[in-house]
Amino acid sequence: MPLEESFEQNPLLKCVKNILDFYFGDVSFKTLSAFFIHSNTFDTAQAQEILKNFNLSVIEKKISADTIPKHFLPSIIFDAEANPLVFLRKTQDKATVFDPQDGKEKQIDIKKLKAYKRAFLIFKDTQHVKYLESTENKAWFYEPLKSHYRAYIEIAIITLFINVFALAIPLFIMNIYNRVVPNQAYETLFVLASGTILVLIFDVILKYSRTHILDGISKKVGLFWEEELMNKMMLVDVEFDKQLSGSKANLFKEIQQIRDFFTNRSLTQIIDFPFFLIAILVIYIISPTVAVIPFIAALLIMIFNFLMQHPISKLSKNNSENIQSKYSFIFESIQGAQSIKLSNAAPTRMFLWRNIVAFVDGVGIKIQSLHALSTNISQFILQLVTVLVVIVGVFEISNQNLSVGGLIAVTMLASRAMVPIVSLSSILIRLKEMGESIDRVDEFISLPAEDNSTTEAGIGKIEGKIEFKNVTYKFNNSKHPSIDSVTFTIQPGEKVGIIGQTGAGKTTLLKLLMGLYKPTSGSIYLDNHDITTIHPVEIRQNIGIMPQEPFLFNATIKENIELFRPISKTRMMEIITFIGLGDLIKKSGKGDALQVGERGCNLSVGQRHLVGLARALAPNPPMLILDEPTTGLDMGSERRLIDKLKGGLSPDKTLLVITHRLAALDLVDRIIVINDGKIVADGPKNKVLQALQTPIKKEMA
Ligand SMILES: Nc1ncnc2c1ncn2[C@@H]1O[C@H](COP(=O)(O)OP(=O)(O)OP(=O)(O)O)[C@@H](O)[C@H]1O
Repeated sequence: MPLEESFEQNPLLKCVKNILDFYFGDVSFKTLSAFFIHSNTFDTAQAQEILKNFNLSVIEKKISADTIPKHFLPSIIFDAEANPLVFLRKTQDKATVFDPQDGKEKQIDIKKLKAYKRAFLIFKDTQHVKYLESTENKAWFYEPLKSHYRAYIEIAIITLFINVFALAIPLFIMNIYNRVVPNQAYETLFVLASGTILVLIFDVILKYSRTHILDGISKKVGLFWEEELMNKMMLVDVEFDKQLSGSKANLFKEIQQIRDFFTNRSLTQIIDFPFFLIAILVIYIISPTVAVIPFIAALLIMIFNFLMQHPISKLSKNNSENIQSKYSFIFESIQGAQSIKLSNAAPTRMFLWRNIVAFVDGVGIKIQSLHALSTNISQFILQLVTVLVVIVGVFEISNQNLSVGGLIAVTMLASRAMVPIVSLSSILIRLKEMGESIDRVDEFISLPAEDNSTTEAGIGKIEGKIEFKNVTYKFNNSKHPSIDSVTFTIQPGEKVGIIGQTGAGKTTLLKLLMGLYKPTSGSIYLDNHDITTIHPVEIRQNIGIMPQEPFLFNATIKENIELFRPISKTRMMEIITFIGLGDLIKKSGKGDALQVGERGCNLSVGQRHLVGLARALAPNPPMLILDEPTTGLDMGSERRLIDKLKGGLSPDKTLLVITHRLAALDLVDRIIVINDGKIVADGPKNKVLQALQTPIKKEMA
């Protein structure tokens, strides 16, 4: 069948359409056919061409599909026979894909994606292409570990000695029974005893040194990991930051678990594993027949433990996901405690809590009982080994293949050799848990950070000209742009009000200007510099911003205003008086050392906003953006603040005021009206307000 007739059935084209539907809503095959070069084949080059025609960037990459990070989805992936799938979403162990064969979305085991080794990574925003380079295989985890390679060599040497020293007691006792007791050789006894005691002293010293070295590595590496995580929490590109706060906080617990792995017994148990081989070898030298018993027992325990691993690790994976949800629930409940109380929602919340706890505990208990079963059976085999070694040893003695001293030594060695084998189950579980913790931290750490790789530092102080040229911005999870083809210019020193209905796009506009979001298309200029070329730090140095909901830290008013950039006492008092908080700090008796409480809970909503305003004013930036500056203020305080700002702001400061309140518009001479992401009016204040007519004025008042 010629492709022209069957092209709607082409799997790759169906995948392309699925991707376009994701970004643009429903894109018909008819539309696609306009871009389609009709021929008997439809190859990947043509697919890329179509995607590019829709302004999407496509990177073809050899990558195992199961390792594609979430923020590169949806992507088209290909198996060895070049069959395509659209990889839409993923969780820890499941992937949602669009299968072009039946045109349906389905969930598959994430491991199945391993068969897909090639991908088209597709981006709407060309900026994101750069992030591709930054997703390199858990470098944050391995790099600091690698830098301690000398310490590992020391640990390996120490471990070898510790393992050899562990042979001392059994061999000492063997010699006592075989040589000292029959010959009453007391001199030999004291020489052997002194040597053994010396070995034991060295053993203590070496074990202590090994723990000390491990602690040192764990401390340094742990600090590095925590710092990496904290740094990413601060700098993650807001467009990709979708995790709930509780889950993010839990990541620090995961780091602690990874770190503990290096200090607690698990790691020493792993590195003591070779002792099993050394001990078996020594038993073999003393009695080859006896050596068979611990060897076979070890094999049985290992097989048994490997069989138990599957159910245990499956449960433990579920468990850690549940624990994350539990943390998010706790976090939200703490944050929203007042709203829960005021809406009488506590019983419902408690009901949900009991369900979560019952579920999480249920899975935990299942894991523990499987774990206990595995340990008990391993312990049983361990004791059986001792009994069997004695039985076989007795026959070996009677066959004159073994001495009494030799029997005692092999019995001791056999039970000691089995210790790392018996711990195998818990070691494997811990390793698995650690691997999962690393994956979860990695998922967050590999999110793109705010990109400044193409920016130039050194722009210095700007004058305050703002230019939006045909700027469109669409949230990833939304089908319609929140800012749609917006164009305007604000000259240095201009005072401009931005008004519009709830959800019109005002705050989004502001975030674009601050460089928190990158335009989907179009450009933004500050003093004729494209803001994508200005370092984010310099953008923010030049723009003082008072957000709609300023975040107050649990610290003093002073610390909240200066936010870690100390300013002089005189300037601090000047600003505090200017914004109208002078009375508050005088009455408190604590001055600017007044504690504001968690999220500013010791202050009223209006006072919190004023602290936010003071924070914006403190560095005296050339541009000021105020998002609802008079929220929470009574009419008198609002008037006073507006009058002060009017008189106090220098004429060359560019001012942007986003507001729903008519009074705040006193600060501006020009108004831009936004509706549904588009500019619907822009001009001198009086003209725009007149044009908007009475209904809107009333709405705003
Ligand atoms: N993180 C987000 N993800 C998806 N859509 C969002 C997100 N943030 C905002 N939006 C949407 O973008 C649109 C513009 O929101 P924005 O916050 O800019 O409105 P606004 O004009 O500031 O409203 P308000 O006056 O209520 O503060 C809204 O429709 C909102 O639902």
